[in-house]
Amino acid sequence: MLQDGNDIRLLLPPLPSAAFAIAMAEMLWMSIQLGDKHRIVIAVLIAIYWVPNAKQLLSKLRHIPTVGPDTPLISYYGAYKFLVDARGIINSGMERFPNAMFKVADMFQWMVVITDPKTVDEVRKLPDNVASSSEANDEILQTEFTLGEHLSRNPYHVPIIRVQLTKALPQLLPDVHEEVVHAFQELMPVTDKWAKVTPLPTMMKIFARASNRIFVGRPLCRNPEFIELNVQYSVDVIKTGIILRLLPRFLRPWVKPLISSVDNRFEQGLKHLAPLFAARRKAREEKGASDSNKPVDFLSWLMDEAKDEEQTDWYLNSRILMVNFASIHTSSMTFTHAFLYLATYPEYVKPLRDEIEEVVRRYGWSKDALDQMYHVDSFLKESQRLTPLTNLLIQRVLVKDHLFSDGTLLPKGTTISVAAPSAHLNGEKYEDPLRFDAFRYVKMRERGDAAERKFDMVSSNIDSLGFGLGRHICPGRFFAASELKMMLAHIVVTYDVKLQQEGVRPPDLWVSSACIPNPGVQVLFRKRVAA
Ligand code: HEM
Repeated sequence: MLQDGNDIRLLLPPLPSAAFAIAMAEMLWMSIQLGDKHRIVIAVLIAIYWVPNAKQLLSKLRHIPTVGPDTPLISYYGAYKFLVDARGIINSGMERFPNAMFKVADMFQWMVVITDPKTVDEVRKLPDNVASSSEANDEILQTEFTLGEHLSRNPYHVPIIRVQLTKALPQLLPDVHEEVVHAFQELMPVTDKWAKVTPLPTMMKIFARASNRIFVGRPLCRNPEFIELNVQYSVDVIKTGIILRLLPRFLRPWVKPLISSVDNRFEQGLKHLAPLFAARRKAREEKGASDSNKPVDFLSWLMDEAKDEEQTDWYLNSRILMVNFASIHTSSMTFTHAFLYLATYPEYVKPLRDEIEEVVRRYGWSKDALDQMYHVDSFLKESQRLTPLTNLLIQRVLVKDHLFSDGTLLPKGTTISVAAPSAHLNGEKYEDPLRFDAFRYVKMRERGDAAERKFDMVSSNIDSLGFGLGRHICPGRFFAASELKMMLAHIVVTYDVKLQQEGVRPPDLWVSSACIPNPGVQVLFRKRVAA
């Protein structure tokens, strides 16, 4: 952690987690319910603490152009504008300062936004001892008080997700398919008459179940209390992080127990998971840790790799909750965007069905089948291009002064981030970039080398940033893409779907830089009628 005095992070980062948007919406609602007197007292306390720091530290970024006001108190108005219209502010920065860096104020800090592809590529290559992802996450999530700093100190779960989970996908995906079918039967039962579903909360539950099938297995993955706890845990972590960041550091340990449900959720997690840990330990003692019949899941791999204190219930519990934190909101938001596109553009259903039925006939519901679903993949990637989790990706904190090759010097402590629209809506890379063209990547692939997989959803590059880039690129993207494809394919062959107002995609909700699929919209579905 950087010390307060050296820290130029002041006012709100575009939180990389999708749960941020939901937490923020809940908090705005809470603040509306507070009386005026309470709001004023809170605002004055925050201002007294932050403004002197803001003034001193802003001076170090004077050479970076600002979008919005940059005098300390008035910059809070800029921060408010960023909360309600970050998209407009980022677009305005891109227009006014093409291919250059600019800074924006959010509630906690100044953020330097990068748009030039060459600089993005430079950021991609920066080592952790120059641009730190964990510094950024620790600050945003206040990990010391929420998820626990051991996760960034010893991220041994990352190679497990990137290597072991990805390698086991051919073996695991039939189980994920079974779970997906089971969850849909329960949450969107097939009927002849049109029925309604509110997509976002439903998809969260389905992803939580399907993912936990391979994190902890059955029966826990179907336990409604365990599922709800994991959905809520992320929101609680983010809410706690936001509130604590507003306070001086010395107050945070005192305030946390008063405002946060994270510890309660942690205990609930332990209540569900401790008996499972005990049973797994017993089986490993009896049959040996390398027993070839032991469950193939994330918990088994954790237990294989955990050393010392990491083998205890507390630490195992925290890794399981963390992997849920990383998966559920990210996947369900990404998927819900695509689901809304599907309901908006029925013309894509027939070619998708043709492709899915053909490959499932040949390969069953398997990894091989998913690998051949180019149209399904392209549909999801196109949806992610237009509606990524957030408009500011690849957030890092500079842990030393850094001179970029364009001659810009950024001081230690600066938070940097890449503007997703500068890549995803680049007219030189994408024809008619604002249009949803579901099979865009199939066409791009056909124009290039057909054997190339560089247009697949999992393939990140400077034109395609949905899963981040560089050494901290999402290690779960292979699993996530498989789950998303499986779910989209299942919906397409099982249901007809449409919007109440046919053909009009409901507007997304932007909270700060996060893009949330319209939370109020309902989608109509029924048993598939057409061929
Ligand atoms: C559609 C779903 C998902 C999206 C859009 C997504 C997106 C991202 C993004 C943007 C990052 C930050 C990358 C960077 O800073 O360069 C990230 C990191 C991460 N993701 Fe995902 N993610 C998804 C699903 C998952 C799943 C299912 C898992 C686990 C199984 C996972 C585990 C992680 C972890 C552990 C990190 C931190 C990696 C590190 O710090 O080195 N994600 N993800």
